[in-house]
Amino acid sequence: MILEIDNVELYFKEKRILNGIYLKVETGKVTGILGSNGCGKSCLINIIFGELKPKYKLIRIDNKPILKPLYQTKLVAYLPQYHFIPNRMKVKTVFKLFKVSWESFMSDFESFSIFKNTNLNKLSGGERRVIETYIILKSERKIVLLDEPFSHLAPLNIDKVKAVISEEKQRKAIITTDHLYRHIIDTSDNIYLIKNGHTKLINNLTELEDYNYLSQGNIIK
Ligand SMILES: Nc1ncnc2c1ncn2[C@@H]1O[C@H](COP(=O)(O)OP(=O)(O)OP(=O)(O)O)[C@@H](O)[C@H]1O
Repeated sequence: MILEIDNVELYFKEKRILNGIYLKVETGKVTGILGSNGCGKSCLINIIFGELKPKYKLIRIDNKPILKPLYQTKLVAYLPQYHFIPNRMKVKTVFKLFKVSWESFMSDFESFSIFKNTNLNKLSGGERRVIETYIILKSERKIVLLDEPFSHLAPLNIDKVKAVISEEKQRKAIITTDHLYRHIIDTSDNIYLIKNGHTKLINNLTELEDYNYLSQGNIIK
């Protein structure tokens, strides 16, 4: 499957946030989006999901325009920045509801076994984020949108989530964004930078410095 999005124009009142966007995403690949605070990364992900309606947008799947919001199809799963599962739900219920195997979770995150009967609001922010990220990554959806999957996680859990991303991308198209840019670089097959409302496909990582996203010297030449 190839998902393309272009012709996006997003305004809030008179403030133009996005214009000149092109993104191509494929099954078997992770597409990373980078950009400074407020450049429009979350908005773009939300536009793809279909919740945020810009002035214009064109989304195509395998060259066919998609006219209804993607969230109304069974194609997409979205990890927003906020906690999206109700507080009072028990962890085991979450897995049942989202049809994700608890056993497979245990093989990757064994230390979470103690939380099976715990309500989500009794977990730490990072523990909860691991569960939410895992649920979204493992869902039976062909397109997965991950808004900041790494930001609240401890290093060991970041490595485990990265392993799940590599496994799941075999059968999914994954779009991800995070300020922990090294993890985005590690996991992504393609990287786009959003700058001044436009996307730029990054061919060489040093461009991240040239476009002033990173300060000079971050990327070893
Ligand atoms: N509902 C809204 N009303 C008005 N302005 C908004 C709204 N949502 C977002 N914005 C503005 O749109 C811009 C892009 O926001 P967005 O959340 O997409 O940025 P981002 O790149 O994800 O930033 P960050 O990395 O800081 O999370 C910001 O300037 C923000 O203030």
